[in-house]
Amino acid sequence: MVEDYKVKVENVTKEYDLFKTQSEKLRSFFSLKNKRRVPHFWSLMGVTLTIKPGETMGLIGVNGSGKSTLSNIISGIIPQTTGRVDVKGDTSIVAIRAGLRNKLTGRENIRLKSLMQGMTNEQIDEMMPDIISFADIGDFVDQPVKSYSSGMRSRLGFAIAVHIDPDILIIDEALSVGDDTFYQKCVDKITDFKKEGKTIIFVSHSLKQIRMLCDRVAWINYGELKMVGPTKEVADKYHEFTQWFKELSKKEKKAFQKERKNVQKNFSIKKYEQEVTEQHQQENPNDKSIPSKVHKLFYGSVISEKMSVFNQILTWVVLIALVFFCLVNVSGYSLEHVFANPQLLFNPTHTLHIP
Ligand SMILES: Nc1ncnc2c1ncn2[C@@H]1O[C@H](COP(=O)(O)OP(=O)(O)OP(=O)(O)O)[C@@H](O)[C@H]1O
Repeated sequence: MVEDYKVKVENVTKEYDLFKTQSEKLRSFFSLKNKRRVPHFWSLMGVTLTIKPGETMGLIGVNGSGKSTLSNIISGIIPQTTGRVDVKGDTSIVAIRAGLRNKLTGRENIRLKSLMQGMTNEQIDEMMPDIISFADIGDFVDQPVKSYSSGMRSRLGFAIAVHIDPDILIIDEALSVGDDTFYQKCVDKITDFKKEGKTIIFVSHSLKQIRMLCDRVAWINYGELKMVGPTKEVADKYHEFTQWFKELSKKEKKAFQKERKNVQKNFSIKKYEQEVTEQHQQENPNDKSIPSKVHKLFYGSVISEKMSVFNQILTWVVLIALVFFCLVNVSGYSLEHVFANPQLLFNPTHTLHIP
């Protein structure tokens, strides 16, 4: 039987290198040493989740638990480090920190996002007044988005997202920054979307909003999927956890957070791959190809953000060749002469005379 889903993420991880400076990042890019001196952090440590067509899935979790990372991976803003992500249809994300180009005006953002969604200029011209009216940001629509307040960004983002009619709408904390009138307008629109059978991913810290809008909820806890299930069940458990956390002393809270973050820093992708392989082998003991299948599941659909050693060597070779040919050119000798006597490179045939 074919599984019916809109979004499926399998064993998804996300690693960030914590570079202190840009030069540190550049040096690591060209470094041939495999030793990992830069501290790194696993924002997601193997999340597997399926979202069905027409479902509103809530994502909850404390600050920094990985909700935005996951929703950004699903919407294609950032790539996963390992794992498979299958999204059936167009996504549109409304988030305070993503989705809009800061240097463009509101009106230009509307056009850009609509064009990216495959709309024609005529369709956009027709729809423009409706989007501007929904966003209700007045003359700011012709100002660069970098001058907007978080509420205004959210208004514009939401107005664009709902008007371009995506298959999957992703709302990341965007309702928490608007005023009451706008909030109600958004809730009404989300309810319409639900009635139309659209798929929605709703990220929020507000359990009230989650309980009101979501069919199921996934609780992301410090990079791991702690629980997924019917809204009431997961929301109640999460509430219990937040109450327990609130009652800890300041020192206990810090120790708990530090311990969780250490787990994220010390996560081993090799060990995790091994665990997933063993799990699959237990389910299918006669299948000898499990290790290669799991390896393909982990790395088959990801584009590495890091240069392989081969590519690094190739880059160095190209750079050295480029410098060499520049020197040959400047020296005034032919390539043949330079090969026969490399010292000629440092004794050019002529010198430059500045008039
Ligand atoms: N570009 C980045 N570089 C390094 N670390 C990052 C980066 N983006 C996110 N992180 C880290 O990944 C972790 C998860 O962040 P994310 O924004 O996904 O959490 P969140 O659950 O959405 O948090 P919040 O509720 O505060 O929005 C955090 O510890 C964050 O510091």
